[in-house]
Amino acid sequence: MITIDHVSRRFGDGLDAVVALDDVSIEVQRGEIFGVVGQSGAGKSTLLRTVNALERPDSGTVTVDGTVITGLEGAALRQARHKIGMVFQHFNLVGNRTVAQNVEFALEAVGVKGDERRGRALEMLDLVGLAHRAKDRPAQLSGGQRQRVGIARALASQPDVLLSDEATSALDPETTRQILDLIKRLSGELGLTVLLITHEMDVVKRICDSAALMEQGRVVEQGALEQLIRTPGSRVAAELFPVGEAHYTPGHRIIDVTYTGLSADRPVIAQLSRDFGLDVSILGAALETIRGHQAGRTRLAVPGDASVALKVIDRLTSQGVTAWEVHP
Ligand SMILES: Nc1ncnc2c1ncn2[C@@H]1O[C@H](COP(=O)(O)OP(=O)(O)OP(=O)(O)O)[C@@H](O)[C@H]1O
Repeated sequence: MITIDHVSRRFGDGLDAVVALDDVSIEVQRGEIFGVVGQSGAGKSTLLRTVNALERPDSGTVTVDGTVITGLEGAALRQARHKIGMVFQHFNLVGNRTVAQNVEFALEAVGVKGDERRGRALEMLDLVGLAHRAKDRPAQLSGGQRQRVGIARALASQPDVLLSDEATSALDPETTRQILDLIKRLSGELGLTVLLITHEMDVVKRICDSAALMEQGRVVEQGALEQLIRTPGSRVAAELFPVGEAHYTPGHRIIDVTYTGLSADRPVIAQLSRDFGLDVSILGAALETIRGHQAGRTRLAVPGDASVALKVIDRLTSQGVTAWEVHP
């Protein structure tokens, strides 16, 4: 649905040059919510701006729903952009227009006129639970309500794709959860493909099906969340489950155990100690709700050598959890 294929973008020349995107390839499936995470300056905004062609790559292509966006210009580009909605961190609403007029703005751009435009704007506001505030000005709304208007505006032209640029970064945790749940609900109801950028792992944890981690313009990890949290050494998973640093423990092997779904409820570690007569210590543990399901990670120190570690990992694996040795 969104294919970012070997995209590179450099700003400036010579010694001052910054490589904002360095051979980035990402595939976002239709109907999926895909999160791109990374620290400030990693290239997330540049990536998002490349998807709606506000930024042109130096090389590579972006294809949205079969259309090569990076190859379009003029009217064809404007038309393609209407199929891509965008929500912003600071909402970008027009202060001297009413809430309804802000949504109508997006419909004006696609040539919807008069009563139909007003009707559609109200429908969109109804979708985000704000039809009763249609005549208010943005300044009369809370941050969360303003973002709802931003979402209604982004969806007014019936796009297939929603891009979200840190949509919840300016909101408090409870409002963040409500906005994320709204995006998830709308994505399901409207069959929207969502590409979001964020620096908050909570966003990924709550709504993303897949994620990519960016660092200095490169994608250093990507995949379905279920797959990433079971991948030894995954940095996305390490951020999702903060069990701390692994330190060398003399005479012990360190093993990370990751549980998802049903296996999260089983007392596998207690059973391991009983079965093997091992004095297993727990060095760290994190239990999280990931996309509505319980998942957890426990870091164990197991007395013994590599062969004991292998035996323990085998046993844990046969019980349906994922386990691997961590080498500090
Ligand atoms: N128009 C520009 N001109 C020059 N450099 C730019 C431009 N846009 C971005 N950059 C640089 O490209 C790099 C990536 O920036 P980008 O804004 O994409 O990162 P980001 O991950 O979105 O960061 P943040 O979370 O702080 O917005 C940074 O070093 C930035 O300074």
